[in-house]
Amino acid sequence: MNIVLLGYGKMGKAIEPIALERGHQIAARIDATNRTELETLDADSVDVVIEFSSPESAVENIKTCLERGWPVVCGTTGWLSHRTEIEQLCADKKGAFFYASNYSIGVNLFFRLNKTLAKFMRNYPSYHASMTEIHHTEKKDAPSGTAITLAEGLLENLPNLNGWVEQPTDKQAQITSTDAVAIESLREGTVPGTHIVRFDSDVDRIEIAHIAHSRQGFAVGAVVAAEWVQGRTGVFSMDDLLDA
Ligand SMILES: NC(=O)C1=CN([C@@H]2O[C@H](COP(=O)(O)OP(=O)(O)OC[C@H]3O[C@@H](n4cnc5c(N)ncnc54)[C@H](OP(=O)(O)O)[C@@H]3O)[C@@H](O)[C@H]2O)C=CC1
Ligand SMILES: O=C(O)C1=N[C@H](C(=O)O)C[C@H](O)C1
Repeated sequence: MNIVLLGYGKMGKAIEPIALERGHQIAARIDATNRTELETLDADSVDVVIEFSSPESAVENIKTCLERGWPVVCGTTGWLSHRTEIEQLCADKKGAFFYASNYSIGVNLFFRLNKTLAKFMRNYPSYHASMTEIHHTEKKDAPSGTAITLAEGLLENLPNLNGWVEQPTDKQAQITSTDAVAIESLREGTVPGTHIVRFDSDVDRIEIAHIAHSRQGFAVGAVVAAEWVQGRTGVFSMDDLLDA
């Protein structure tokens, strides 16, 4: 495949060697400094665009690619208030759009474990769900996209919950509501991504965690998604890929 890396920061650079090892070519590497090149690329020379940029730039980037007829594998987080608009554009253009808040296989197994644990906890209202996510200090959005997906998995399966809230970092202002999942976002050093889901009662705690050791898992998953989306039209997620 001829791949455009749209966003050539930490993730674009982690994806490049994996794509090359798997026999693909990089048609272009686009960042904020050469973004206009995207408009000038020969449309037929691109098989797929892998988009890992920033919350502010993702929507325009995705629109440009769908307009140009290119399948998009997007990993950028923090733009999902525009999701319906993007999905409509994808349908109008009969294009392909693949989105995952997290491309790592381990995290996608963790998403399933999280839903299973939530189902178990449905009959135990004395346990209160909360989450912590920890990422590197350059991360722009909070809570992480992965934390929001985990919260959605809890909400789908625990009818007594009515939403999620950001946990203030000021420990004096602890969230005490039992009907919302509090998400604490910590930014520390170069942490690639840690997610913890816990259920606390007055007497104990049940906790599950996913700890990424590097960006390798995210990057491999994105390249596998780019391979999988070839020849398909529609809006896709990691569940489509894993269940195929
Ligand atoms: N779904 C998943 O599995 C994962 C998702 N992510 C998400 O991916 C995104 C990128 O992460 P990361 O690589 O760490 O971020 P970086 O900040 O390291 O890189 C962002 C890149 O996007 C570029 N960029 C900024 N604006 C534009 C634009 N208008 N057009 C094209 N490129 C642009 C930046 O260019 P410049 O340097 O010139 O500003 C830079 O190359 C984040 O939203 C992050 O949360 C991260 C890891 C895994
Ligand atoms: O910004 C990051 O680094 C990451 N972002 C994604 C998210 O917001 O969930 C995925 C991963 O945790 C790394």
